[in-house]
Amino acid sequence: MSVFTKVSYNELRDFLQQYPVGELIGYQGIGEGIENTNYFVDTSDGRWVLTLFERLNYDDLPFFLGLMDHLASRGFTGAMPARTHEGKNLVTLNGKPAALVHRLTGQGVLFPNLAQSAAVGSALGDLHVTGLSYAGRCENSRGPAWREQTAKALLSRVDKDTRALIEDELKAQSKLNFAALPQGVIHADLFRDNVLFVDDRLTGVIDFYYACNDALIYDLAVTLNDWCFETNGHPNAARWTAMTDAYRARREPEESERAAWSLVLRAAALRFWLSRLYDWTFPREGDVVHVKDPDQYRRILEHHRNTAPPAL
Ligand SMILES: Nc1ncnc2c1ncn2[C@@H]1O[C@H](COP(=O)(O)OP(=O)(O)OP(=O)(O)O)[C@@H](O)[C@H]1O
Ligand SMILES: N[C@@H](CCO)C(=O)O
Repeated sequence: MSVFTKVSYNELRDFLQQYPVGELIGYQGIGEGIENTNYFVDTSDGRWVLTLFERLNYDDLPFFLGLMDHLASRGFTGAMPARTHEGKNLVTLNGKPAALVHRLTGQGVLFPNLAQSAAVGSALGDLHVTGLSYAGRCENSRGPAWREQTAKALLSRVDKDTRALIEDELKAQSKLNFAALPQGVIHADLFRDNVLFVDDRLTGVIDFYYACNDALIYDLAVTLNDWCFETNGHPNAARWTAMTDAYRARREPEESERAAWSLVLRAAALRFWLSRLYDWTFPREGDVVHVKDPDQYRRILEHHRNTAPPAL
């Protein structure tokens, strides 16, 4: 389903000539993922993932690929983009922007344990610290302007209670100034399907295509909301503690972040509730099976509105 652009054996063999990766042995379309076309590619010199970017703007891609390179070359467990003989990590294939990156081992986990939750907290802290020296700049494409615009599109399409909840939360969020919180490069989508593991060992962070400059603590909120809630909307206290403790061992939050914590968690829940509700309300053609449950994030938002979070 997620091979939107077909690449033939001969096209791929010719394409690979521009990289110092040896000869093509085999390749296979990857079924997961909904944004881009991805292939696993094996060559005589290694294992790779080829991504053809279907919706991202060509001009935004150097930020993401440069960030992956910056992190991986400093020991962060993420995929390193390959470079062509000419030194380029962004190329074109079949009319689409494309990149070849090193294939990481491991699989995503659906039901994380405490060791895995802690490993994700450490990796996020490492990403924030290592990202500070990255010179690239990119605005959050899912920031306040997107939030207002998306909510506006939804308000006339949802029921009265939902409208009241969205409006009230937008009002509360307008009081939170992200720019006043410590800034840096954030992943912004570090969900369970974007981290690979072999048993309890974290082997890779992938999918940096929402990465941007924004409030660091918002990234922890996005990550906790996915990893540390059950689908019924109840938090898992043990995973929450494991992840936050591991994060704090890498990067200690500041007083301003502690003070804003509850609203930041709500902002992170609202972002994914709105994006899912939007995809649900305005489905793209052929999207039906991929739309994720918006109510899961409504429940997380309602939880944060009703319950003070554990102190950071
Ligand atoms: N560097 C990598 N090493 C190993 N596997 C990878 C790598 N990059 C991607 N994958 C595999 O490809 C799948 C799809 O990748 P990804 O999550 O980036 O998809 P997408 O369509 O770009 O994004 P989205 O998850 O937002 O739909 C992943 O679930 C993973 O199995
Ligand atoms: N992680 C997002 C989808 C990809 O951005 C979600 O679960 O809604």
